[in-house]
Amino acid sequence: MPGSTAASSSLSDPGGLDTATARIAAGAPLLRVRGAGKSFAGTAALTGVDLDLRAGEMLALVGANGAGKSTLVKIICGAVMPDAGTLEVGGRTVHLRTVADALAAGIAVAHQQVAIIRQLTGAENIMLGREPLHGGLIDRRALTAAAQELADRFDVRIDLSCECDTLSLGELKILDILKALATTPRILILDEPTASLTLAETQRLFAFLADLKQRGIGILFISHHMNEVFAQCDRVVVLKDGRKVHDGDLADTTLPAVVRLMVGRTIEETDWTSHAVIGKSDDDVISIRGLRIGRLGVPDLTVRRGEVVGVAGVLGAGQTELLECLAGAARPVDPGQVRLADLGRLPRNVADAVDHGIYLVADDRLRKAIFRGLSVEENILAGSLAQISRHGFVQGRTAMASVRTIIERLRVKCSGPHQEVLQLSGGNQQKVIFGRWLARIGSGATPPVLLLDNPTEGVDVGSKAELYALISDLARQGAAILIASAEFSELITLCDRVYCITHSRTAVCVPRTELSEDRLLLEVN
Ligand SMILES: Nc1ncnc2c1ncn2[C@@H]1O[C@H](COP(=O)(O)OP(=O)(O)OP(=O)(O)O)[C@@H](O)[C@H]1O
Repeated sequence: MPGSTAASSSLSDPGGLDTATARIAAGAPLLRVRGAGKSFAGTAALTGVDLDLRAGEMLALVGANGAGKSTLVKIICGAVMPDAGTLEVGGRTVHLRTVADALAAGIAVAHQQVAIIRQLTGAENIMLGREPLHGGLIDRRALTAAAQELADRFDVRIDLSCECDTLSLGELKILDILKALATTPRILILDEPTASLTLAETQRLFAFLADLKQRGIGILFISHHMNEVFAQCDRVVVLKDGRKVHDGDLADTTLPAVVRLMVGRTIEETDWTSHAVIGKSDDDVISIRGLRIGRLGVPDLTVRRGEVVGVAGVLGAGQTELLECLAGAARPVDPGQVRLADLGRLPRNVADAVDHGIYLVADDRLRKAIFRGLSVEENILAGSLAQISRHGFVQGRTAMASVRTIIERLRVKCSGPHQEVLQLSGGNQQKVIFGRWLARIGSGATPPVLLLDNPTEGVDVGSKAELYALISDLARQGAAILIASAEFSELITLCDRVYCITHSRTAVCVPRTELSEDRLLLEVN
């Protein structure tokens, strides 16, 4: 059973290359990038970038949205051909023309957007392309055992026999990382791996990465979570507008200094913690009683105008389903008694919700929110076409003025309103989704109900502070906001209170004065 032997031996030693790595450690870096450059349609995304990754280190790659991080990652993993520059792996020049070339060179990547086939099971995804064979056929038992062994090492409690379509985005992220690890890489690239993970999963991931470092694997870690970068990484490379502006040990720098290099200005601590406590009325805009969604009995909760209320839970606890249900995008098991905006019930569908001023910023933007193939302008205006049309025709000038305002206000980095949205970096796509509802809110009279599901996923620290200020402003103007976030610090910054949901017991509501990461972690487990 050659296939299964290979799989099990590699999984018992995910480093798998201790001797080779030790040899490399003595000399050249594991990965050396020199002069990497890439332009898209004449616009430079990356210019002359050098980077060294050593065996057994975790190197952070940081930069504002659109700085060029993902482009560099795609070059290193053979997904994008550079216009300029060279790559060396273990002291040898390589020419990576495909992702398979990179895998053969020992480079594995878990991208910002998960590469999971949703019709396959978790085990099948993890072992994709490395299926153990028996008599020329896939040995299912060996495949399941190999995937489970890897999951156990990482303490992953996801049911690997389920089709991935039923899993949450955070769970899919974990599977994607396991899939990369199953290739026994010596260079592991993680592009925003913790973006939709909660604190507990994040802590488990870092424990596992520490183990991989011990085995001599080099890890390139891309993140907008600066606290994680400073707590976990050894060195940092900062990109700004496609160029490297800093490369050094993290011990020799500070968090504010790195942020200043990234976004070109200081982000004040107050930007993160200022919270609107004015503007509240006694008017319940969201009122939920006895609602059941899947396995989740939703806690009885209310949100008044001017309030920002949070929902916290472990991965897959039902936060996403709750918000989608309130936005008309999913049906409950039992509708209970729900009052939403001026509706005495749940919306019938998304159009019904939008008609009544209920707007969802969905998680998993590529699947649920972005209109692929359409421009930035079209994506922004998709929620407010009726408002900017007269006699069935879009008012071109009004529309363009609205789009330009949104682009400027949210600092969307794009070549212009007509650029295709998929050509934008991940964080900028997220801002466009936000902008869609801002455009709609701008043309309406009644304050909206905003349902935000991981709304700042992939957004850089500077833009995040701006989005927080915007959310607080909207609340101050009377919006009722319900937000679910895997980032507890986000809930602590924004919320008046947070409902912590679990499947096993009644939800606990934590008031603002008692909010802390430790408390939320305790309540959701
Ligand atoms: N296929 C493409 N066509 C045109 N422009 C592109 C393409 N891919 C990337 N770009 C541009 O290259 C620049 C760098 O994008 P990249 O995705 O590398 O940024 P990033 O640092 O990863 O950002 P984020 O933090 O938002 O993920 C952006 O301005 C982006 O619009």
